[in-house]
Amino acid sequence: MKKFEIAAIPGDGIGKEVVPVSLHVLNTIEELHGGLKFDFKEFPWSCDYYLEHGKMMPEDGLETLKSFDAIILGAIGNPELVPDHVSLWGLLIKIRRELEQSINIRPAKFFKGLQSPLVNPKDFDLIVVRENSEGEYSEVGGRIHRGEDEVVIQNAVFTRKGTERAMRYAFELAKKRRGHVASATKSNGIIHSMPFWDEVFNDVRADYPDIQTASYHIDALAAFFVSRPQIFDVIVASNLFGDILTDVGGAIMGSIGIAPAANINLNGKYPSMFEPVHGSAPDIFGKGIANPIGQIWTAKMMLDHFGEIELGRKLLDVVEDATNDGFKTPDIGGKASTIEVGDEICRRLKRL
Ligand SMILES: NC(=O)C1=CN([C@@H]2O[C@H](COP(=O)(O)OP(=O)(O)OC[C@H]3O[C@@H](n4cnc5c(N)ncnc54)[C@H](O)[C@@H]3O)[C@@H](O)[C@H]2O)C=CC1
Ligand SMILES: CC(=O)C(=O)O
Ligand SMILES: [K+]
Ligand SMILES: [Mn+2]
Repeated sequence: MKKFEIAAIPGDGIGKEVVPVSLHVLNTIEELHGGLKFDFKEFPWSCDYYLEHGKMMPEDGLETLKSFDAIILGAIGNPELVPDHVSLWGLLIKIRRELEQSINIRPAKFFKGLQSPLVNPKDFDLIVVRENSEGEYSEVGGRIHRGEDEVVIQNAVFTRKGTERAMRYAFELAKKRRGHVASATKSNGIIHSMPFWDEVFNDVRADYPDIQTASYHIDALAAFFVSRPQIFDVIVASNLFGDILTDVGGAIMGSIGIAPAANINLNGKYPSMFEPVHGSAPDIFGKGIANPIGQIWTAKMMLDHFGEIELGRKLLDVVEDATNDGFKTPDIGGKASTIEVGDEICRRLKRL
């Protein structure tokens, strides 16, 4: 029997609606499989928790998380209660950094049963490797003087270690896929960090003569995601560029609600964290119509991470088939609720 201890942090907004559905799916898989056991422990860390305790998680929250095999997270953010930079830096970004989840991998592909907004959606299948520990998301900087004379400095931090780590991961991943890596740069406008990024990319690719490469400025790359996503295999991007590109990745699949992400701890010291790409969607929270697919697909990425590749593939096939047969939430043109979609997926898993 393989046992996994999993911390579940639903967080805010629709995180509270889609995380329970993914746990239901995983419990169903556990029942059917017989050789897998998931022990879930739920943590209420969120903006509501902040209002009560003055912080997003307890002092020993990170220590608590370290003992788990993986973390499932929904979304963080309720700007009506807590400013976004406080809530995200107090929980989401804190976990990513302190648990050394140095890369964030985010696939996007042509998904059965979904209407892509692309007029001619070719059969695309790509994966963004987003640097997840530094870059533009840095607390280095500050503000002086208020009002008319205010000065604000926000520094981006790029280390050779962090940059190279993301790029090597992308090349290793490309070896197992279609053998192509595209780099997202902006060395025509960002004068220090992006020429450095290009240099490291050149150094790393020299070690992978069998992998084909390309480099695009992020503006053009974002446009190509829309006009010809089929040309991409693996894309390596800085923290901010990867963040933006992967919302576009969700959109071209048909909805941000289906896009998954995995925050990977590469050194094996701490757990990795699995969450959808989307946020807490306050505009639809409470209506029971959030699409649970992003949250379920990230559970599939967790199964992959645990070495259960075949099981993960079966789960995603079931999700695609259910979608193709019309079990859809409103964001993808259906009428089903979050729970109905989850129940249908569980029903189909039981029929396998
Ligand atoms: N990883 C995280 O925890 C993230 C947190 N956020 C936070 O979430 C809050 C809302 O941010 P937004 O910029 O509005 O991004 P968002 O991703 O929450 O929502 C953008 C749009 O997509 C829709 N949407 C998102 N997920 C959906 C789903 N599963 N099903 C159906 N529709 C869905 C929303 O209704 C909204 O119209 C903010 O507090 C933000 O900081 C945003 C992105 C990531
Ligand atoms: C914070 C955010 O938007 C993301 O990690 O995707
Ligand atoms: K999320
Ligand atoms: Mn994002």
